[in-house]
Amino acid sequence: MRFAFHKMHGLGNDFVVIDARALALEITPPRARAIADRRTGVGCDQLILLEPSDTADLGMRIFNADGGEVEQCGNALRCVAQLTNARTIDTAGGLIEAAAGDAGVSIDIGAPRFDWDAIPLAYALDTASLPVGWETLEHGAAVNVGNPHVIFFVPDLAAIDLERVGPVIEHDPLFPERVNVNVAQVTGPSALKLRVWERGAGLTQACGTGACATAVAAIRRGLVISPVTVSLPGGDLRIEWAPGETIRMTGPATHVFTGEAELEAFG
Ligand SMILES: N[C@@H](CCC[C@H](N)C(=O)O)C(=O)O
Repeated sequence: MRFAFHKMHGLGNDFVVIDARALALEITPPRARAIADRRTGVGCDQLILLEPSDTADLGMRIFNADGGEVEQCGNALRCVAQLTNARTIDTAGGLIEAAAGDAGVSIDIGAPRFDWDAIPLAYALDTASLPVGWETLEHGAAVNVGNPHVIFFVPDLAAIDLERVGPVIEHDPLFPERVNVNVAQVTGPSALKLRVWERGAGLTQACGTGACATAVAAIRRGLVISPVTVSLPGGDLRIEWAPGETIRMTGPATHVFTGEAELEAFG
């Protein structure tokens, strides 16, 4: 079976987007992994599958490069909103509202959750400041923005070997569904620098949900004031949030090319 796909990215976090609203396309975890493979497949951080939805303009499923299906992807939401003009998008992480504007695509990603069992953690701990540490990374904050994140604030981002410590934290038994690992440095009253080790994808150029979770954790600690500019290796996102409200993320979405492939080539 032949299918068309769009190669897109949000600040370098790249996607293969398949619009399967009118296709009977079965994506299994091994197939998703094969499509995402940069040597033998199309190559991407996440495979995004668009499906019909009863409750929104469309449904969006997300597969990490390791083939695992997950709940939310901030950068892909902006790409899909731009590609399809959808204003409501149904994901496993929540019903999302999108709007196009002069500064890029804005996404209302919903309200953050802080309860230990909503992250989820394996057992009850204070999610505002976890009393556990990994090497120099201590007092992390845990936030769920549709998917699970842990955030560490450090004085010098460049001093952290995230490629080494990221997978250790991702797979720590404290996080039964694994976790996205964010390391951030405050650079101004409303500015942060951020690097993310993504669950199931490793180091990426940018993580939209990571930027949301990190800005929320920093605002909660009184480290910055909303709106926050989060600078990732791939560029900047603007995040707005106040306690009790939903999170708004604004940033670019880029279409790279449209291609075609044979589904059976991926198992
Ligand atoms: N790149 C994404 C997040 C993708 C999913 C994440 N790796 C997870 O496993 O939760 C983003 O832009 O938010």
